[in-house]
Amino acid sequence: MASLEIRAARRHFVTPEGGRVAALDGIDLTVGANEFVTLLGPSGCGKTTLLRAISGFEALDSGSIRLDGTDLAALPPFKRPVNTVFQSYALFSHMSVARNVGYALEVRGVDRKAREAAVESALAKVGLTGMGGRRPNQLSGGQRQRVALARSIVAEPRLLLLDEPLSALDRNLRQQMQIELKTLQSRLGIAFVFVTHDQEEALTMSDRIVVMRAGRIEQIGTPREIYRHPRTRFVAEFIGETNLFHATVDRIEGAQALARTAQGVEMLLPATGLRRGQAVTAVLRPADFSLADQGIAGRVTRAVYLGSDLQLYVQPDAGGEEIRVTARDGANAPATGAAVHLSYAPEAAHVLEAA
Ligand SMILES: Nc1ncnc2c1ncn2[C@@H]1O[C@H](COP(=O)(O)OP(=O)(O)OP(=O)(O)O)[C@@H](O)[C@H]1O
Repeated sequence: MASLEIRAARRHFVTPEGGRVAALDGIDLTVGANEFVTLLGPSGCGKTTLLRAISGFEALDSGSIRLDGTDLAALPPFKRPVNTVFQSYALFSHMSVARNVGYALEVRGVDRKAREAAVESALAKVGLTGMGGRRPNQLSGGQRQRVALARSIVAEPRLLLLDEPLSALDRNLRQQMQIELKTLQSRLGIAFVFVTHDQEEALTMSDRIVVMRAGRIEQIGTPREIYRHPRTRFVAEFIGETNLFHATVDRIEGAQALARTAQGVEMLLPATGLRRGQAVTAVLRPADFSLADQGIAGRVTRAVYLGSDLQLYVQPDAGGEEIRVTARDGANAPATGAAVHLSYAPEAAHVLEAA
């Protein structure tokens, strides 16, 4: 069951300097009726513009946005069954929590009884039962964020847009709210479109991640697909820590290809789709490597303590870029200056489609 369908959406801006920016440069995206989709990308890639186009605060130059089959273009923002949660949740400080949550219904003239029931139900959904009588300044940061959420769901939107709603919270609270948001979304059974810069947040919460770059979609996939099978170098480098190896295929042996970097580091890669002489870029994550008796020979230039793990920076003896490796900390963990060998399972190496 499709919910949100965005087709060939374009929107440009003329900058004060007289330039032209394609904030949305042909976006096609379908979000399922009960799906949690995250827009992820660097500053300026068009995430906010896309949210504003969906909520109706920005018009498209061309293309269409449909919700459950209805074209939204003709509907002003307040008539769209869509609501937005912002980072600055801007609660009215002189009103009680309950009145904050019910305010949109009050403005629409919903009668008091129905309003109270809706407010109570919304507060229950975000775990704030019994807090309706408080003022916002009598709540913690996390509770205020929940009030903002309750306010955004009280009118039962079919789609909730979330524009970096957690970025003002400290790390622990943020992680707790990530789980709560995901739970709330499945419980409500509506679509969430979530915007973040934070790749870890995107990996944790999303059913699918949309990686954007300069007004275009670079890749759409589940968190695992995006992390394990990035299509491009941009996606590989944007999501998680990455080691990239530029190599040329020397020979194919059964399911494996033997490739060599310009410096002569030998790499084993999955042979699928590869041929002899081909230039490839392979992605290996820091946790794909293990310290072994043989493999890529190098020297530890830096060992960074991370708690139970160590991040090692290993300079291959053959030359080329340092390799980042995650190793368990412990008595045998190598220190700076140690000579090591790195091995990895060839099937863990992912060859990028597009160079
Ligand atoms: N009103 C405007 N006038 C001119 N340019 C604009 C306007 N709004 C956005 N832009 C430009 O459009 C591009 C996309 O902006 P947008 O705010 O959608 O990016 P974003 O991905 O949300 O960035 P951030 O993560 O920093 O919030 C940027 O280059 C921005 O400078």
